[in-house]
Amino acid sequence: MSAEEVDRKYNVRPFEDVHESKFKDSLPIVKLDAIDLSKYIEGPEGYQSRVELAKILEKSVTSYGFFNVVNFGYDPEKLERLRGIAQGILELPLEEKGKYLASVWRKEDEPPVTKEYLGGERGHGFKPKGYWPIKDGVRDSITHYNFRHLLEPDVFLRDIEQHPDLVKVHAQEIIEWYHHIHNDILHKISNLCDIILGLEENTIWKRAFEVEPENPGKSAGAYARFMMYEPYTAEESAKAGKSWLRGHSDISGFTFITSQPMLALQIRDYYDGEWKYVDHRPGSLVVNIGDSMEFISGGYFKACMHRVVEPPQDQKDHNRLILIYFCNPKEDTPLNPDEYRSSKLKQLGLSKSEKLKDWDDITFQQWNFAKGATLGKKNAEEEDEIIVYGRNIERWHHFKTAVA
Ligand SMILES: O=C(O)CCC(=O)C(=O)O
Ligand SMILES: [Fe+2]
Repeated sequence: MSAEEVDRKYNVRPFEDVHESKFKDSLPIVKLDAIDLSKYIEGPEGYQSRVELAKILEKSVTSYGFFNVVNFGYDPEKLERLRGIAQGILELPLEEKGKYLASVWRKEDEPPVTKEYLGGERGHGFKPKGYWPIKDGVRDSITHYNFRHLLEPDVFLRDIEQHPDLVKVHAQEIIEWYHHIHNDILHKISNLCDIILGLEENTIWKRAFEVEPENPGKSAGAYARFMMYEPYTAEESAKAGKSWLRGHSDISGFTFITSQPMLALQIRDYYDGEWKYVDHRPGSLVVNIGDSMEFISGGYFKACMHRVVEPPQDQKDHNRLILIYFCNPKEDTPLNPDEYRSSKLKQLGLSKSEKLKDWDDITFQQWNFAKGATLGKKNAEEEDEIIVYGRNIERWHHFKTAVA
């Protein structure tokens, strides 16, 4: 079948975003700072332009841990089209989804996760709705489809038979978007982080994120996800306390999310500990720091707690679609600031000999495994202070230590 025939069969059409909420002005909202990548100029002559952007970024990554990226050099029409394709994939009939499950139907029935068996959160394919228990018998209302190995197209395309037709016929478009995020947007952002930390540009990129095609196992372990949230019934909403996705920090280095107008993503304000909605900036990506970048920066950057909740009354009967990219560092990336010899962190006393005495020397692989074992096992909004390798599994402690 041609791509057009497959699209027709599965009713691929533009995803229609919900209208902005009329309650917006009366709700607690954070407007994130934006990094305008059209102002990022390469080469020695562009250095000052990058320093200016790094100044804006430093404020964001050391407080909210969230920022927007705008003018990131990708055709908006292509991205719109991809959102339509994502909607088509996530709407496939349940029996079709059943053939491409990342794991099983319910978390409780899942075999232990290993390096080879990645489970419903991380394996490629569908995590169906109702996989996670949320609260008081209510189960999640999120369908997601994970892609792995997009940075190694040969591997991805070799296994293409393991994906439904809609993924097969649109594989190139999916690969293209995620390559752009990784090799262009992420590369620039990680160079700006080098500038913030007083490192030579490309330090973080090479150590943590550069793709090594000749050495696939050593490449950055990023994975991509299409994600659709469907509304709860009134009864589910009452029981689950409006929680769609419990509070957490990401394991990743950085996470990239397509911005959309439904007020549902909330961050726990670093300054006052209150949950606030992330405002929608049209045409932007919402980017957040994950644990890995927090640790690489010795805790200077903040992997903020965030969650997804039911939106205001006038948006709540609508689906919410996002395209997300969890950019994990390479497995052997050290999550210890001392390894990077940052002048900035030295100045701040963020080293193992000063403020970080409790931190064990670990790699990304160790953290990924330790935290991965806790995923999907807690109730909505349960605050836990689990310490592993001298670090908190979730970043609930942030605002207690915040300096305004
Ligand atoms: O839906 C969102 O906007 C964020 C989802 C999220 O935080 C996650 O999947 O880690
Ligand atoms: Fe997240």
